[in-house]
Amino acid sequence: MLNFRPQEKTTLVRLSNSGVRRNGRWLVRGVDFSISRGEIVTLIGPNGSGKSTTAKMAIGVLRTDEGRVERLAGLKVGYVPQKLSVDWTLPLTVERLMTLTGPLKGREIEEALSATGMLHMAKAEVQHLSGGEFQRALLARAIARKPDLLVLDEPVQGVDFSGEIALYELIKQIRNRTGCGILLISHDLHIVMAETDTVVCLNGHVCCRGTPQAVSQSPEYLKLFGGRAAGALAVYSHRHDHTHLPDGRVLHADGSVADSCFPGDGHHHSDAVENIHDHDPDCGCGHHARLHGFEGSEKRDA
Ligand SMILES: Nc1ncnc2c1ncn2[C@@H]1O[C@H](COP(=O)(O)OP(=O)(O)OP(=O)(O)O)[C@@H](O)[C@H]1O
Repeated sequence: MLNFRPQEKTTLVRLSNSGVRRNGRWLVRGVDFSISRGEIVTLIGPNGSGKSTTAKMAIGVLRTDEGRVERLAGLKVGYVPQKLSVDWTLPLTVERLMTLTGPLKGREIEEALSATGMLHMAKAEVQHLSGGEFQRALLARAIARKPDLLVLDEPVQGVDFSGEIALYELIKQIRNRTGCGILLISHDLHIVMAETDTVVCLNGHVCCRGTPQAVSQSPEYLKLFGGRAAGALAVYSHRHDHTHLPDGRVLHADGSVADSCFPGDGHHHSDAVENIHDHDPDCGCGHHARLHGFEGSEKRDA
């Protein structure tokens, strides 16, 4: 459900010919792009191409040595960094993680954990969380203060295929519900969110930029990632046919509630359609995602 007014195209951040230089070397240079309210911009590029540096420059964590970065006055940023320096030998609950860097009201914690499906794990120890749960906890922490801009540096690291799709779905839901802008970083070309408005491909500079479809076919992108990359870069479409309830049970689209779900249990769209899986049909994920290469007919399920 779209709760924000999509006509509000306020620019949150604009980078113009921006660059960062350290120890006599340009880490990134000549970066131009902007992020508006309700927009999802994805930075892609190989390791060391300057994605994190660009994101840090966008939110003011790093000072620019060239060009300009303009931010909306009073811009509130929620940032999930690529690495967290947490002492894992100390006990830390999900609830406590939420307030490590600043106070939050109980209601704000509850709302954020609920929005990311983590409310039932509020008292769980962070070091025992699965990769997907940990990323959701970090996401909850980032959205708790209701940011205008959410910056997610590799939010699907350590998450398996079905978890990755579920996380992208959650990120899309957060954008739809709050209308925040999202800057997403990924070096993984396997999946790019179908809802990404703009992909900026970096390699120390902006190599190419546009819709995911346009970027995947641009000569600069193909040169950087090789000919096979166009086939590897895919958008996902997702028939969201079940919801995980806070108590761990599953609510199917047909209204039934079960302790677990699996393909072929008679509650999923794909149970009636052959060959819908793009991955191991015994995976048990029940998400039934389908990948579409850009050269094929692209299809998006809302
Ligand atoms: N503070 C710094 N001082 C000097 N060099 C730096 C600094 N921060 C990053 N670099 C270098 O800048 C380059 C870009 O780093 P950055 O982390 O932005 O890349 P990335 O595209 O996010 O990489 P990855 O996909 O591996 O996370 C790298 O060569 C890195 O070693």
